[in-house]
Amino acid sequence: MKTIKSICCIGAGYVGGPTMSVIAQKNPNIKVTVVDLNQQRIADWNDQDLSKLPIFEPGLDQVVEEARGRNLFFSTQVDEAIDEADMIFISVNTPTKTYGKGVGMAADLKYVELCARQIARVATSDKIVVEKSTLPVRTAQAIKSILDHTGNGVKFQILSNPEFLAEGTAMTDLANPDRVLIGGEQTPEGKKAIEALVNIYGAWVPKTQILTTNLWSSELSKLVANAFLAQRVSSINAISELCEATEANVEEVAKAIGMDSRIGPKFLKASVGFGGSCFQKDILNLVYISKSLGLNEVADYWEQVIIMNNHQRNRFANNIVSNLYNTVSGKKIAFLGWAFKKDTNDTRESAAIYVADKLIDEQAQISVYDPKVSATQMQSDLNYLNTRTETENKTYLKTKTDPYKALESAHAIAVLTEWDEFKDYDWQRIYEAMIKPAFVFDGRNVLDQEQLKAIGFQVQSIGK
Ligand SMILES: NC(=O)c1ccc[n+]([C@@H]2O[C@H](COP(=O)([O-])OP(=O)(O)OC[C@H]3O[C@@H](n4cnc5c(N)ncnc54)[C@H](O)[C@@H]3O)[C@@H](O)[C@H]2O)c1
Ligand SMILES: O=c1ccn([C@@H]2O[C@H](COP(=O)(O)OP(=O)(O)O[C@H]3O[C@H](CO)[C@@H](O)[C@H](O)[C@H]3O)[C@@H](O)[C@H]2O)c(=O)[nH]1
Repeated sequence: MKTIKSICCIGAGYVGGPTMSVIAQKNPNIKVTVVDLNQQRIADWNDQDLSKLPIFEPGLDQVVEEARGRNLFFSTQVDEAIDEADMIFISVNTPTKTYGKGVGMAADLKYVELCARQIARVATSDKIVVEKSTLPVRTAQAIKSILDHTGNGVKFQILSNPEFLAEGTAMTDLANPDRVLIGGEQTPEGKKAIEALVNIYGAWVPKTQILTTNLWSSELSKLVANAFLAQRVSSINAISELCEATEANVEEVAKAIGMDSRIGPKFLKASVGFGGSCFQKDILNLVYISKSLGLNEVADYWEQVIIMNNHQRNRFANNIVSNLYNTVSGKKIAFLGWAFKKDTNDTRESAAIYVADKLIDEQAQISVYDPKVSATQMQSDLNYLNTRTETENKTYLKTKTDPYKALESAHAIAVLTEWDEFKDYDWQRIYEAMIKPAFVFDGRNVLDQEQLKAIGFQVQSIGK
């Protein structure tokens, strides 16, 4: 296998942008071109003002500044970048299907297939094609079938290299990954392709942390990792409800069980429910694959993780209504946070969207402050649910750029994202500006409950 001199990544999103920036930073001798059909996204990646990068990730701007224009390029010239590259990453979106067979469950692979067809059409020299997107197990077979039928003599090797970064910590996750997983064909050519990708990561990741497997184990491991992680959140959230009914404290329980080294302390934070573009989509995909294979018990087992998450979101919204004397009609409920977690501007599947939707059904007026999410994004998230007209959503959901304005004259505050800054607000000032009794529903257990109670707030947390 010749040395890799040029990489193309199709898809300049939350994964393609940061991963390629780090690959370029650590491999200054390799030219890395990230391409996308979305012209605005590419223009934003190329903006000289680094605060305009299309995604917010702490530390991303420095890496882009270091590598962009040196060996990192963002472009809409997809064909040229494909043809020039020795290695092509497919990092396009794979959302849950919204139509046809598998609707609401299976992954929609149309964008991935389009990439494979485009590579097949354009390539004039041998390529290694790397699946970076999260894909159902055995997708490599379909990609291979498309690529192998071009009839132009070009040879392709397909690798699976799922991404495990979490948003908000993407740059540190990429710089110090727990492991890098590379799956490939167990043939001499397949092994050479694996070796080529191992060398790229080897520029900064210790070889002992680069795990190589067959294609199918690698594809499946990505879905399984997310299923296990989400299962922990649903497990602790299930226990949070039990805690509320028994005067146990979910944080004490989480600490007590997490000190068992077999369980471990991470990912045991009870919350209003997990969000993000991956957990729900990937578990639904796992459930769909299991059902398709006739493994109904396996499917039901994993589906319960989603059922519990939906329950936790509904429970949070219902609890607000019941505490506000069973009606929120015409009342102002202020949201702190809209993003699915702190330190990201991503709102996909954020619990805030579903809680807002449920409260608007009850005719509440929602006023939101999030340090990184725009008003347009919030409206579009709500409109996407198709519960009511866009005009109605606009009258019920207002966004403020000053948190104190968002909270002024509110009957209740709901914390939906765990942004650090919320802890440091002037809570006395907030209390004075609210309608009494002033309620706080902390969906992230981030605020100092005792301090708030001493001020006069009625405070409800998760699992306490
Ligand atoms: N977001 C995460 O934290 C994360 C982490 C690990 C894995 N993943 C997986 O990575 C994949 C990408 O996720 P994302 O969050 O980066 O998605 P994203 O929507 O942010 O980015 C995907 C990009 O691909 C572009 N695109 C789609 N089809 C294209 C085509 N034919 N040619 C050129 N560009 C095209 C889109 O315009 C978009 O900008 C998904 O499979 C996801 O499950 C995501
Ligand atoms: O103890 C916890 C941990 C997380 N969450 C919530 O779970 C969601 C997901 O959080 P996290 O996993 O940190 O962020 P993601 O960016 O969605 O990352 C997940 O999904 C990515 C996409 O596949 C994977 O690459 C990552 O490894 C995996 O952690 C968020 O809403 C969190 O608030 C909790 O409620 N409690």
